[in-house]
Amino acid sequence: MRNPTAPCAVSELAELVLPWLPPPDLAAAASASRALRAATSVVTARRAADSSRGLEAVPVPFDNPIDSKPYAYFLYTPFSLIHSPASSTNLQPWGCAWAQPPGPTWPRPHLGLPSAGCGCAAEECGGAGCACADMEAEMADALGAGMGSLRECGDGCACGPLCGNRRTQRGVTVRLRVVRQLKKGWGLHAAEALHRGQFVCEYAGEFLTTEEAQRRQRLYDELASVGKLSPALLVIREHLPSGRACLRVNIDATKVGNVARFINHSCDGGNLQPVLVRSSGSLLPRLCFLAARDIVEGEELTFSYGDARLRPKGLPCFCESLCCPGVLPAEET
Ligand SMILES: C[S@@+](CC[C@H](N)C(=O)[O-])C[C@H]1O[C@@H](n2cnc3c(N)ncnc32)[C@H](O)[C@@H]1O
Repeated sequence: MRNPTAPCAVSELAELVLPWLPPPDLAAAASASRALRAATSVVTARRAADSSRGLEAVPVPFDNPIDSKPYAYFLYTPFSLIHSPASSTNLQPWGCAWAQPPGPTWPRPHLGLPSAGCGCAAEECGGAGCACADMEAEMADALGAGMGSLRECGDGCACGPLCGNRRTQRGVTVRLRVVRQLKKGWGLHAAEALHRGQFVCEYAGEFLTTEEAQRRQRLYDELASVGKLSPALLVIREHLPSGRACLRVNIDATKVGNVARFINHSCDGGNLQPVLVRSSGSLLPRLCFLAARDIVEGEELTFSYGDARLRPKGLPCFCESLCCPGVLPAEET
């Protein structure tokens, strides 16, 4: 029988256990022995190499030219989940030497109606006869001022996941990078040139009830005001032409989210266009980001979190746009 204290047994065990640990526990493990210190630094390097944990088609690395923080810790989901107490307490391995990506940790939630989609013949979705979309007209609309909207095929359709009218449903496929900045914390940057209208990413996180969103918002405001948290709770309101709100969707990517949780605010609207995407057969719309204009490699990706309401306790905004009032928009829950 092999001696479990031999260095090779330690590193095999470390490979099984360390990727499950959050940063404080990983740091504690590192101080236990020289072998564990070496194993934790390997896990840390792998975490920094891909914020998406292998759950996206392309890795999204962290890049920190500012300080020694190697990565930001959160649970990764490529698509939004219905909040349940279990979903926020789940652990998720990150930093293993898997040859294959692990696949999403949670099953994709069924958010829809039994059937309400198109029955197009293969590869004809999105065309003139498709019940789900008129992509050209919608693209023009999606890139206009304010929140755009798009329709795509979905679970209620006969077509499969490779259908051409599901371009926001394949996760991140463009090269991105999460870069640490002096004043704004981490931010999402383009690591390749993007063209106007190109799909960048979805804003994935936990769908919350308004009651839960309000509870968390109060807690996050408190923690953010003393610099202990960078919250990523987004409230989307869709308005009727009368101006009255008709739909409110709360997505919290603070603890469980995807790369979009790193997108910072810009008072001038930024270079990303938020678009509400409705998929046939799905009750809840998804918030996706398209490039609002051509974007060069290295540019930070930003959008407007909303109108900045000047209030004494508002956090300072460092977007540096000419119209910036110096205060971040605050969510009115
Ligand atoms: C969705 S997170 C964005 C990622 C965040 N920078 C991080 O390090 O995780 C939103 C938080 O980022 C910071 N932030 C975003 N835009 C900012 C801006 N223009 N100026 C200052 N801080 C900003 C604020 O702390 C805000 O609560």
